[in-house]
Amino acid sequence: MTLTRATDLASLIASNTAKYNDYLLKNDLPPPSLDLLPPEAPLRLPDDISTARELAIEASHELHELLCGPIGLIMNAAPRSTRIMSLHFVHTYKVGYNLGWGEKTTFAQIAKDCNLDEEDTRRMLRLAMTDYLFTEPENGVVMHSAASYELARNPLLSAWIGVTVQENWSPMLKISEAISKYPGSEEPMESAYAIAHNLSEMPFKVWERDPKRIKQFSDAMAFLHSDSGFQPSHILLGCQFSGPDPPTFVDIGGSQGHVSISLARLHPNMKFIVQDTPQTVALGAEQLPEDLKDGVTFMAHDFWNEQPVKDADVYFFRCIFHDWSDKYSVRILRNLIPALKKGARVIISDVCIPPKGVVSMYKEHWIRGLDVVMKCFTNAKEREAGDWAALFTKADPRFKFLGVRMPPGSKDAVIEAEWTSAEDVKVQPNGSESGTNGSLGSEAPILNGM
Ligand SMILES: C[S@@+](CC[C@H](N)C(=O)[O-])C[C@H]1O[C@@H](n2cnc3c(N)ncnc32)[C@H](O)[C@@H]1O
Repeated sequence: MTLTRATDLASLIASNTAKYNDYLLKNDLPPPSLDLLPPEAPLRLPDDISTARELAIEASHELHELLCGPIGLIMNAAPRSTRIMSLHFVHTYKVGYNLGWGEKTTFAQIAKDCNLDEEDTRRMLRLAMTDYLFTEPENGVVMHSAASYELARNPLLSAWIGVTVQENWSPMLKISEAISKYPGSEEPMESAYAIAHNLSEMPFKVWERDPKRIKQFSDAMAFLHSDSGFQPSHILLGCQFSGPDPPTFVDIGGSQGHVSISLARLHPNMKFIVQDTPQTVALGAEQLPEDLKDGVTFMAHDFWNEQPVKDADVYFFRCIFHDWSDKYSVRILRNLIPALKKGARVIISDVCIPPKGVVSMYKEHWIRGLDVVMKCFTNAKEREAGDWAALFTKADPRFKFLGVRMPPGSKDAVIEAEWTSAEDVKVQPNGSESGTNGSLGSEAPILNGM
């Protein structure tokens, strides 16, 4: 056999799938299956097994495209996009949300329950079945597949899909119109989302008047925390606090407090303050576990106004700056300044776009997709390491950029800066500023302080 890229990929898939499969067998875990009842909690795999699984996924993605060929991969675009249409249908009519695992129903019954035409229902569901959502064990009978059952039983996953199909999907069809009408815009009100949803004010303002939309969005953000790639345990790595009082951590735009709650369990000596819109913090406060009532508090705060919590040790932002263009992100950072004591950390947990060619096409596709989804949403963006450094400098040279680190297995990067006094910032002859580097822990730095 002559070795080619296709045969290399096939061997990579075989060896890495075998490694993953052997681990499952040795540990009495079920084999990969789209038919078996899925486990309640996602599987936490050791790093090497997780890497083997990822390599097999990446290689099978590339091999698939390679075998389809240049015309095939273009022709596949339309059929591939129908999965989102099926999810939209299932989510809109909550199809199967009351159907248990192993229970049977019929197209006719689903149509009746959803007040739909039976033929329409059959056609939509038979399409969904080709995407492994539901099965038809005998003619006209419908049962859950593992994927449709997950969607039905997990309200946070359902919220994530709700945001995808109800908020983010229609703007994708408007992005070409938006970039032609408003080239290079940094304005949220000129975005594809604003066009698609006919906005007359900022999206978060619109949602504030709609409790269902707010709940769906904050539940979707909570869903992220169940993904092992977004675990917050690495966020405070390398931080040392020396003051006599318990260190204070302000979680700005912290939604219902999922990150602060996880961190409060890991760092019981710290005080966490979660800030968000009044409706969102009310939801968070309602659900706060009793044993965390001393360590975690909620506060309504609009980050377009000056930060009211003075002299905290950490000001934290997770998935906030990717919602805003540089023009607005600089405003958010500047609103911190009156509150900052010397040495205060600004910690950001967000995507950092890697340099071209460093990660597989499969991973890059995911990151570039997020970047353009944020463009669609508010003319915002995901940033590269240099963009993060430049953002702090633009906000104020007294923010000493400490760098970006990528914790192993994490999808989010940790981006850090420290507030310094003016004298600490040495202006270089070329006009750039520099400061001394702080300790960032042991993880791989993408870009250190400049
Ligand atoms: C993408 S979510 C991130 C939520 C949270 N940090 C997380 O990672 O789960 C953006 C958050 O910003 C909040 N937000 C939007 N505008 C805000 C404002 N002006 N002031 C405070 N929070 C705001 C939203 O309510 C939402 O919870």
